Amino acid sequence: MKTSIATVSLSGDLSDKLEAIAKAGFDGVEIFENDFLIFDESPKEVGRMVRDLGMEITLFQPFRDFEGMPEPLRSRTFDRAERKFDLMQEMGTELVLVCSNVSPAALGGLDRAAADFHELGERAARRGLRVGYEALAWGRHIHDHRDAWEIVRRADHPNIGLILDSFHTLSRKIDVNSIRSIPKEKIFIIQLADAPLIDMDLLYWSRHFRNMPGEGDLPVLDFMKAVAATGYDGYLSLEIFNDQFRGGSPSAIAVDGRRSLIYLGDQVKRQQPESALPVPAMPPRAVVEGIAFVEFTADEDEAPALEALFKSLGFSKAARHKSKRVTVFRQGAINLVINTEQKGFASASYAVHGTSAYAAGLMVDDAKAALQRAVALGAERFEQSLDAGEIEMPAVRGVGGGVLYFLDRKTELARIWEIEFDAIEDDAAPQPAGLQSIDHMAQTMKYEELLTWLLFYTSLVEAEKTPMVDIVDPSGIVRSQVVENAQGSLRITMNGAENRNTLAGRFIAETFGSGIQHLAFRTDDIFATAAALAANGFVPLSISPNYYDDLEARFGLDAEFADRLKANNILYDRDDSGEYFQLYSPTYGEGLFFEIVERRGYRGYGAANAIFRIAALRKHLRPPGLPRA
Ligand SMILES: O=C(O)c1ccc(O)c(O)c1
Ligand SMILES: [Mg+2]
Repeated sequence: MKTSIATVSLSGDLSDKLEAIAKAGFDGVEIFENDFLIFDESPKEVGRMVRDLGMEITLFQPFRDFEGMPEPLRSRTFDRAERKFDLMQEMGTELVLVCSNVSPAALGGLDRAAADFHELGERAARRGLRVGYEALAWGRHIHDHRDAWEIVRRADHPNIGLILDSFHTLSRKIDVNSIRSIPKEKIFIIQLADAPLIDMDLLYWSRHFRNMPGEGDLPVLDFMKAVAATGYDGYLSLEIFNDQFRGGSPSAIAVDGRRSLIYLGDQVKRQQPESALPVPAMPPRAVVEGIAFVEFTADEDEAPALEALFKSLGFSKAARHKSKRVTVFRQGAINLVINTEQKGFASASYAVHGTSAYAAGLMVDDAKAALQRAVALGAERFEQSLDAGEIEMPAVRGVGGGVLYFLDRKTELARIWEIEFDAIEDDAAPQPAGLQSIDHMAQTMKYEELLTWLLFYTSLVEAEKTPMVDIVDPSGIVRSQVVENAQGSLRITMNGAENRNTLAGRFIAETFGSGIQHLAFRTDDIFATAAALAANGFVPLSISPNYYDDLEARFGLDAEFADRLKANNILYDRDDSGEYFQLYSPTYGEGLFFEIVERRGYRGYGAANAIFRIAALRKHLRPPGLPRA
């Protein structure tokens, strides 16, 4: 599969962009005219730069306001085209994109436009160039690829073809099946972009909110399947106008872009195996059975406080690593690991982020296959030297530079706790609190990173993203989006902080980066759990009494039940799917905390309660400006 991306998709000057694009593994690049115009090197030099990086220029674009012009504008348009043809020949690219005319001067008429394209085709052919026509969703007369195709068909010239851009077709909800009957040799290139569903002016939506296929809400896969049905086997080229990407890291955005194309190709191939699209073979998305463990890094001084917190939550010390300072705390199917090694990655993470949950392990159907897929999607493999007797656990780098491990039940990874650890009897074991599994893992990151990690997880494991929810923190908005599988055995909530004053923003600022901010454990009986926790000396996060008054009124709860919730500081939510109960710990250290949930059919995450628990959690943060305790 040949991949390309338009320079307009990334931030930086042309040479920064080209370098990031090549490094991410793209085969080609669309030169967006403005990126060239503001660059000081000659067209020839730009062409050389691209080829030196091992890529080709797939397209030069855009050429605007061409077809259907009355004289004398028409002649001037052809002169302008000849100038651009000169430039393309110097640069060494043979394809130019003409987007549909938006000029008020443009005259309509398919035949008039076709005649103009026929003449342009003649001129292009003389120089060995080709012209692709794209219908802009807001074109004056042409804003539908079906009309653009009709013009190309009538132009009847081998050097004139069609360019399909998923955004223009999907933003207008045009039936993608209309693509299936277009002869593949008349499709000169495919441009791809997704976008979040926002009701706004098409041009503004397109120029500011496009994102990578799979990051938004448009049916880009359906579009691509229709394209593949034509037998198209050429370039897939990203053209992403996005304000955030323009200001982001060009290399990170380029990596996301290539991942999005590989994942898209993979889905097409799986759903339409007969398609000619040459897609690299890779294992399917991993099926996740659950979060097998979460590992914390701490130093010897801080570990006892963390251990005490785990114990108050009903976790017992269960195993000690045979050669490392690593201890496992267990309750139900939950394994919490504390690593106080002075060397290796845990120690390096501690040096940068302090006490933090720096790694997690997913129990998948096939750990090796999961790693293979992750690497095929451009994830960064994580490896660390092994001591004698240790087994290699496949892993990649995840959110905030942390580690995501893969385990499975069909290899010795299933017995990691027996192979690498010695079981221990905990003499001071607390009363178990009925916590059974990790319900969800919450990762906090900057808002700009949300799309990256959504795509990371959804392309790697069998899980889907849910719509974005705005969480109101007294100090600002935090955007929250969930990746979850159908079984509910994997739920990752991601919170994107827009400023550093929110609870989420503070966490990032104080721990020097993104990471796991909280873990939610599942119980089948929240009230029994609350009682067991109290017996262990656990002090829950205290919730304002005003919350319970409102709750009682909002849901028409009976007073006794509301009092019971209040007495235990349990938050409550209810919707069509069922009932939800939440109990929180205060924040630990720089904003890390724990949650206990009971789901009675409920599928959500208690978004309505977020404002209340955030306000309560914030009271436990040290005031800004004070040094660390
Ligand atoms: O927004 C635009 O003008 C524009 C230009 C060229 C394209 O290929 C496109 O999809 C949009
Ligand atoms: Mg386009």
